[in-house]
Amino acid sequence: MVDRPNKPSALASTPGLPPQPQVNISHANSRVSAVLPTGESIEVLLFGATVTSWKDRAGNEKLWVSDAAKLDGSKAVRGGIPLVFPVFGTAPDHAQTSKLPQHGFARNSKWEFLGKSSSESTPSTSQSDASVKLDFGLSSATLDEKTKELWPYTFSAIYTVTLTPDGLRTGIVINNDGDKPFDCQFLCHTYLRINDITKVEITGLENSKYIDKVDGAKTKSQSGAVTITGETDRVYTSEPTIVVTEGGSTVFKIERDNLENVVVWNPWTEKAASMGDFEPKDGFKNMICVEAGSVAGWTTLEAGDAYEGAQTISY
Ligand SMILES: O=P(O)(O)OC[C@H]1O[C@@H](O)[C@H](O)[C@@H](O)[C@@H]1O
Repeated sequence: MVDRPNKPSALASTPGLPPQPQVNISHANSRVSAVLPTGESIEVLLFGATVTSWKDRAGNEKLWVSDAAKLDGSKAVRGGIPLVFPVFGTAPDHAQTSKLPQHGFARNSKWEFLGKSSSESTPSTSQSDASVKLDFGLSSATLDEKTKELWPYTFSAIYTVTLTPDGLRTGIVINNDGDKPFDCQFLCHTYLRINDITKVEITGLENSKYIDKVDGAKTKSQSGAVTITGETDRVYTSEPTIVVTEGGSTVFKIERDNLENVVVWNPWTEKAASMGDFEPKDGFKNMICVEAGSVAGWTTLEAGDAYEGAQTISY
């Protein structure tokens, strides 16, 4: 699809009635942005279909993006919501995905903007009902040749980003369009912006088992809320709702559909220092990755099968 600026339609009118504020959507420079009449906004880069900004109605950014993040397609974005597919991390022992780079190719591929649907405010509803849904597509047909060689399966995926005045929903449908089965993992690698990591608690993971990636991938049991006091990299299997609090107040609520795992990641000092695209170096104090996904095992999609999963983040 060729990028072209959409003419924004901020006001729509019905004869005899005052104009109603409408959702304002623009598609230019390889990104799509949308602003609701109530003021909430999002920005999605076609590279990786990465959500790079989500602001509340007061203009406060809800996602963390590194000051050194590459936004030119040369590297996966360090921040926002990169997508992990078809492998989480690397899987040297998994023949189908062993050749793929860390976290697969979805976050490094150019997605196509498939279009928008918005539920506009009308004279009979209020402007606070207006929302927008943006669809992005990726398929084996549009992958670069190198990636096709590394992962020779036939698939199509539609990623839907929905902004409402209450929150942000990101959901995927992955279809096996080929004639042989494939295994996959999927995850929304969400970088949440917070003010002070030392005041953050994550609840909803109490009594969950987790794999501790910074302690030899040992399986452990969580007791109480999760707090972050050093490098943290854990894969939980838990109930569908997670709450992030800061200083005792809820700052995010994450609900998951068909995404049984939650990865909690914070690089802390040394790991942040080792990442060239992580700036400022003490930025780990202002972010926490709470990543909804299906990554502890493999989802096998038989020919003709589809997988569907989504998260909804509110605050
Ligand atoms: O540096 P990357 O490839 O974006 O990955 C960042 C982190 O992503 C997390 O999801 C992984 O659990 C971590 O192990 C990893 O370090």
